[in-house]
Amino acid sequence: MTAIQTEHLELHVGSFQLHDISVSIPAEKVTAIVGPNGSGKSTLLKIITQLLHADKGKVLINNKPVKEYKTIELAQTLAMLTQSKHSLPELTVRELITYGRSPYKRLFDRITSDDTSIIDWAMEVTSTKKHENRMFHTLSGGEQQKARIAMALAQQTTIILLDEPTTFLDIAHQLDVMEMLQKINQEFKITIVMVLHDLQQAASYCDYLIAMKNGKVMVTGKPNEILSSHFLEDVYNIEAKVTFVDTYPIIIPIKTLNNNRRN
Ligand SMILES: Nc1ncnc2c1ncn2[C@@H]1O[C@H](COP(=O)(O)OP(=O)(O)OP(=O)(O)O)[C@@H](O)[C@H]1O
Repeated sequence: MTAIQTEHLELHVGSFQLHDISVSIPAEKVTAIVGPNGSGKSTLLKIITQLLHADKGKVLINNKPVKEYKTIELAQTLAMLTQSKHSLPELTVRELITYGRSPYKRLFDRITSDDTSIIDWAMEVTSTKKHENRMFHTLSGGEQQKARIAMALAQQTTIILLDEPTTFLDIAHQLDVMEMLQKINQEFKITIVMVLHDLQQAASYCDYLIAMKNGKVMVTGKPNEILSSHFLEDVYNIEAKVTFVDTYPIIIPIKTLNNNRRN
């Protein structure tokens, strides 16, 4: 089953070009989009969620062209968490999570008991209930990320997309967030798609990888099938050793290769 499919996407922004992006993102799995800075990962997420519009090509969500979705219907199907540095709302945690219910409400509609149950459920899954009355901006980075994930859960979508959900978090909080996303995927069958920089975490928590470079898709597949020293050379221009413990790849970076080849 495919949750998201892109067909021959092209986009020019400034001097950057996204070339012929055709990918199939599996439903009910965890997928990471990886690749060097500036390779077009966030741009691809934004095209999928219609925050940006491609010059050419097509996006299908659950086999239906995204352009045929009404705005509300799309917001009931996929939730997007952009990079956390972009939003520090002046809201309590409960108020923030309540925003997740917006696609189901008209202006001035009251919060129903069903909404309250869903908000409470989202807080329970993400262990954020203890902070519900605190101002969002007073939470630590890790606590903020969990509250944002709770807001996405309250949106009750089948797909959640996240742009670098672990950036700015210490290693323990990174793992905490990754474990939470994995649990959300496994327990509620929600398709998770995220941009990640940490390949080790991508290998550990994701079922499927999409690797991009210079606006192109270089390779896609299961982490243990595609992560290799060749992959690190081709995608990142670095020399690295990749060894396996069972099916789990361990990456040891050694040095950068010729910088001229980076672009
Ligand atoms: N509005 C814009 N105008 C000009 N260039 C843009 C614009 N938006 C994005 N770009 C450029 O497009 C390229 C891809 O950006 P994008 O944010 O998709 O990369 P990324 O792979 O997510 O990078 P990172 O890992 O650093 O977040 C970058 O070179 C960026 O500067």
